[in-house]
Parts: sequence; structure tokens; C-alpha cells
Amino acid sequence: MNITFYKYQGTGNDFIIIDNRLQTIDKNNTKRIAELCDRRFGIGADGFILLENDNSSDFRMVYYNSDGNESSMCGNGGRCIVAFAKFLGVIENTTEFIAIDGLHKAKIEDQIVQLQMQKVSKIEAFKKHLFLDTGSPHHVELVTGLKDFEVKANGAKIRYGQPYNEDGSNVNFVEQVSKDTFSVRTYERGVEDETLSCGTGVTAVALAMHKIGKTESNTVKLNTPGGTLKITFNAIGDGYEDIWLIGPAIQVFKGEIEW
Ligand SMILES: N[C@@H](CCC[C@H](N)C(=O)O)C(=O)O
Repeated sequence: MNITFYKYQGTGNDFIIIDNRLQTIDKNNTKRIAELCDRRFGIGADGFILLENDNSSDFRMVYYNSDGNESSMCGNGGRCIVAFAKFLGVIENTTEFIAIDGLHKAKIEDQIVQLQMQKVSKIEAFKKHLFLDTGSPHHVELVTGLKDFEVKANGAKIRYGQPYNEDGSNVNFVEQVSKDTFSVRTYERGVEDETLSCGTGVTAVALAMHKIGKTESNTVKLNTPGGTLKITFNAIGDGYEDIWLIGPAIQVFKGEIEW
């Protein structure tokens, strides 16, 4: 069967997105999803996303990492599927959709998507790093010399090591640029490599840096190798709410595949 796919990118985190409202895709075919995400033997992408019907919201987002396995929330993918839903005419400029971590509100204007993330009530601070879940699990570590830092080697060591082991964590290496700006490079589990940007990752970095007093601002700019994202939030007690991930989401091309 021939299927139309679309390729999107959000600050260089790239995704194959398919309209699966008619349930044409066999969601258990993880081997085929991994093949399509392969950068040499397939289309090439960090992740694979299905847009499906949902009874109580505008649509459902189903997210797979490039290894073919369904995973937890993808922030950049969430921004891209909002742009795709608008392209399909499923939504206009505002939406509420369901993803694996719950309901998300979003707004889109001129290819800039604002995506509301789930509340974060717990941030664990250790001697050298922080850990929090922003829809996906994130290890956050401040380093010096981020530009030349060995993200893949160091990220893999942390991702497979204690206490994360098999379940794993995404790993963000961070350097402060100014009082409200940080540079971030992320090793993503399920891609098992550095990606050019990670939406749940920069969300984790902004909240973690606020938590330990590196910034007092509730609007934080995050420079990633794929571009700049913005996070806004409210600090309430020990946690954070009304968290928004803001940045571009762009359709790159469309094509057809045999499924
Ligand atoms: N690229 C994503 C994160 C995708 C999920 C992650 N790889 C995991 O399995 O935890 C983002 O933009 O948030």
C-alpha cells in the first residue's frame, strides 16, 4: 500500500509525520518505522509521528523514537504535529490535543508554535546534575566548553549507567550564556545520539536552571545546535506550571512510501 508522509523539523529535530486518521498504519511494525527513520536506508528522521482521531480533543499524537519504539512525550514533535494539524485543516490557530503524557494546549502563528507542557512538581538536585520529567525523563548537567564537548560518548555513558540503566534517560549538557540564556546539547535515548534540539530537554534545562538559581527569569532562551527555543513558566511552591515551549515548526517536504 502507498502512504503519503510529510517531513517536518523543529529547530533541527526532524520527524516523519503521517495522517493516520483512517488507521492505515500498523502500529506494531517497529522494524518498518526504524527503517524509515534510518538516514542511509530510509527517509531519515529522529522520530516518527502519527496524527490520529481522538474522541475528546482535536487529535491524538502517537510518537516513536527513530529506533522504532513508541516513547514518552516529544516537545519538538508536539510542536510539529500542531503545524501538521493546521496544514491538514484539522485545527485553526489554537488547539487542545492528547499525547502520551496527557492533554496539551497549543497556538500557532506564522510557523511559530507555542506548546503547553505538563506541570512539573519534582526536580531532584544532585551534586553534579539534576533530574526531572517534563513528559520525558531528563538528566541535566552543567559543563564548561560545551562547543567541543563529547556529547555522544558522555551522554551514552550516563544514559546506560546507574541509576537509569535499561529504561534510560535523555541527557542534556548545559552552559550559561547570560542571566536568562543557556546553550544546550542533548543526547536522546531512542535515537542513541546527539540530536540538534530536544523540546522536552530544553524545558527541563530552563526549569532546572531556575530551580538552582542560575536564572531568576521566568522566560528563558535556549540555544541549541538547531536553533533557539524559548520557555516561559510560573514557579509555584516547589514546582512549575503554565510551562510553554515556543519555537518554529516547519514542513520540509512530502513523499510516498510503500508500507
Ligand atoms: N525529541 C524529543 C524527545 C523525544 C523522546 C525521547 N527521545 C525519549 O525517548 O525520552 C523532544 O523534542 O522532546
